[in-house]
Amino acid sequence: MAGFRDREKRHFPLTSIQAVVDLFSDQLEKGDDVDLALLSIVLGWIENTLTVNRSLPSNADDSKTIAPIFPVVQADTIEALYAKFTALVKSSVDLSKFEKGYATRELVKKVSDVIWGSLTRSSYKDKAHLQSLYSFLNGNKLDCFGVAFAVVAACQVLGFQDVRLALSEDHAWVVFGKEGVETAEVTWHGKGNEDKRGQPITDAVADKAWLYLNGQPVICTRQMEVAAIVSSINPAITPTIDSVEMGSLQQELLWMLYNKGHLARYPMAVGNLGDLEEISPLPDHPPPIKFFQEAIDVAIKHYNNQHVYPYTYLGGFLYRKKRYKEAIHSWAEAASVIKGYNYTREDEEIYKEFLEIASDFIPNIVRNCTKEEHSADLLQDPAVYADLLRFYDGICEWEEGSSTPVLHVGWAQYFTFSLQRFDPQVRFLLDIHAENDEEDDEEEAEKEKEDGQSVKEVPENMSSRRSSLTEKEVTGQRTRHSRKKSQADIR
Ligand SMILES: CC1(C)CN=C(N2CCN(c3ncnc4sc(C(F)(F)C(F)(F)F)cc34)CC2)S1
Repeated sequence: MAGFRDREKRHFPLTSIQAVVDLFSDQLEKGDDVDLALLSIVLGWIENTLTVNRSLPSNADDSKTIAPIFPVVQADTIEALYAKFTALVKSSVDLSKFEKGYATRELVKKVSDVIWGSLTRSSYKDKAHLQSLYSFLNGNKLDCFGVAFAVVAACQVLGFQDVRLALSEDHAWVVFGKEGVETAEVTWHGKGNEDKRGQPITDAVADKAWLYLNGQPVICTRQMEVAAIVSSINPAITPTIDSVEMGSLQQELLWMLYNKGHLARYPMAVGNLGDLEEISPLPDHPPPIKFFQEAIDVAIKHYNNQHVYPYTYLGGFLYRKKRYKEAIHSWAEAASVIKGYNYTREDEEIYKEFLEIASDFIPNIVRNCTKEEHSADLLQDPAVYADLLRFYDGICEWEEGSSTPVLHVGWAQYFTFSLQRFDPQVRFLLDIHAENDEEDDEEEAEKEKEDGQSVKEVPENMSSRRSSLTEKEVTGQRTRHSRKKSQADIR
């Protein structure tokens, strides 16, 4: 059962990262009774102590790290905050008005109103360190994720174990009810959008919508809700300085959750762990790339490959490692996911992601790859050129059928700048491929006519066929290409 009892108290005072990991590990063994409010208050208190108003010595600068200190977390500090949260929730919701057992939409909306009504009116939405119940209790401030989490934690305090956190790549809501298939908005999203709190997320709203992952959101177990608050830890003291202790705590907690299998259906949390392992690799841990590849595998296996971030996590990592060909391949995969969506005004975050890739990362690669020995031939590589076309084509298809345009003239400048840097030899290869495909299709049609079978559909994603060509076929084309070249000169 929930509550600040001996099982919890005996971990205090928390004097080290390991002590916090032990508290979380013990709580996770309680299964669905893991106390969300307690853990969020503990993380929020530590984060606030280590990052907010941290009086930096005047000589502090980016190069010097401040001597590590771990703030001792006293039981009575946490207990007082915990009592404040449970008292607020229990006094604001008259349970006699609601059926025992499963939550109803009215109950969820009422709890959302209680959290919402406690927030300060002042506009603070995109500040840092506003994701935890500590921020809610100590400053009446929460970000949009924090509101959704607080609703779930409050429902747990009220005894509604069926209310669970649902997560997309840029929004959070709740599922509830006997089958866990009822949905409700409980927080706001973005800037200048009316909140839709209390409304269900219908198929009409979710279909082809990135904000709802086309009906493939992460539906959290209690343990995944713990992973969500650990992922939402923000170690930043300033935009350029991170608390080493807070980063280590996040990494140790994510690693413990990973080892217990609680990230098995949570691609972004696996990606977060990969980022942390890249920043500070822990002894005998797998290489960061393993986590990014695993996040992709999870998205393919459990979410019908509808998530974009696993590919941009991997693409960003490969870019930082100057593995440019592989980075461009990952970004082409990301675009192949987004092309299945219709762009709307609430998709700014993913728009900015693709714009940065097209306007910054890819131009930097094609500008500088000749300096990088291991990708000097990038501009002669047909597979890279094909991936680049797939990247741009995915973004174009994303726009098609959308209520809001994606592309503006700047995009065309980025596209043409990058494509023009490729060797003409590579670009003519495309013609050869096209000609080859036509000949293949004619031969196939001939053969199938003789066999009396229907003509095989051309594969939806042509580039998969291109990448399936063997080296021999490509070189074969190259000889055919030389014949083509004479025609090209005429053009
Ligand atoms: C490849 C990237 C640009 C690097 N970091 C990325 N993150 C960092 C962590 N992150 C997340 N990591 C774990 N869980 C969640 S749930 C969530 C959200 F749905 F947007 C919410 F809840 F509204 F905030 C976000 C998010 C958001 C995406 S994407």
